[in-house]
Amino acid sequence: MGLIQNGQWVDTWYETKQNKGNFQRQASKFRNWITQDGNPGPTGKSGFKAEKGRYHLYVSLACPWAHRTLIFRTLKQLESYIDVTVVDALMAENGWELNDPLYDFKYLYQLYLKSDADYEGRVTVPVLWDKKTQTIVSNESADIIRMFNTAFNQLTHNKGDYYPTALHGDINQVNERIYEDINNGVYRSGFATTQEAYENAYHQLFDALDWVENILSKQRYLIGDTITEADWRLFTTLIRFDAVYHGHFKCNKQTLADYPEISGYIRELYQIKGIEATVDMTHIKNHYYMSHTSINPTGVVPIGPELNFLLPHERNTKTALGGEK
Ligand SMILES: N[C@@H](CCC(=O)N[C@@H](CS)C(=O)NCC(=O)O)C(=O)O
Repeated sequence: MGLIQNGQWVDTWYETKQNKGNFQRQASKFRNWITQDGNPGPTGKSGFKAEKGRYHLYVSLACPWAHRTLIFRTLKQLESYIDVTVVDALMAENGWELNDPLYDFKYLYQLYLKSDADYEGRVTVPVLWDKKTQTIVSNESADIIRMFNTAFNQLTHNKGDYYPTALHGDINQVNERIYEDINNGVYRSGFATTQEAYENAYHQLFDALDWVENILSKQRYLIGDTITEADWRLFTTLIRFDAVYHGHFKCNKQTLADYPEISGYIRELYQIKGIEATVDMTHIKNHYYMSHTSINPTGVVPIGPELNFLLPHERNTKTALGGEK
């Protein structure tokens, strides 16, 4: 694991000393948008028009951020429009490794340098690549799922909307706490290098999970009775929680199996058409337990827990008004 400095790959773990043991996630640097007509999106340059076969998505099946983009590719029926390369489970001294179908690269950092020879920083998945201009469109999952939500609608005729205009305010508000305390919260717990940083992240995380459990006891989804991007952004952390974050990242106050509402909710989302195929638990566990050698030096991967997301979810009895149907 490392980063690019002065055009070179440097193998180094996350720097936490300057921040009192707190893990800080680097902001994504490629922030262009694919749009229906190629006009610029909310950030970045113009020229990325939605076209069949033009874009390529690089993901890790382990990564919760990349997982969001795979889910949206499925929900929005983009499989035949955007092809995917899955990087290897193990992220070692050269960072993400892959069999690259476009340039025959062995390492993902080579793709970053091809896009921008002056790029400095961490090399993360997901990456949305434009084959036409041979550049990275975006390496920010939050943006990529919003592009997928609408940019290709005219081509696919899939009108599913996970970020409806009327709900922007509510969705953004919920996203903010979930990102900080849960999505990134598990990493802040697991990558903390001081007791204090760990404990802060741990308490923030479980307070937020209690808050989610309470919301889900009153309504079916995070924003009432409509599934939105907020649910999918949360789902990719929840599905990894008991298998990885509980043990490996020391998020062990309780398991999610101890939260009845959250448990049913995970199962419901998992059982939505196409989603199960985006979850590879072996790949997920192998990646985390084998790649983070500073927190699991032996690389031994635990066998359990036994999880069955196909059990009945019983969420269809929940209504937005908090009553039972
Ligand atoms: N903001 C990015 C974060 C992506 C991210 O941090 N991905 C992790 C994998 S879960 C990664 O590639 N990490 C490699 C590294 O930090 O060196 C997004 O949401 O797209």
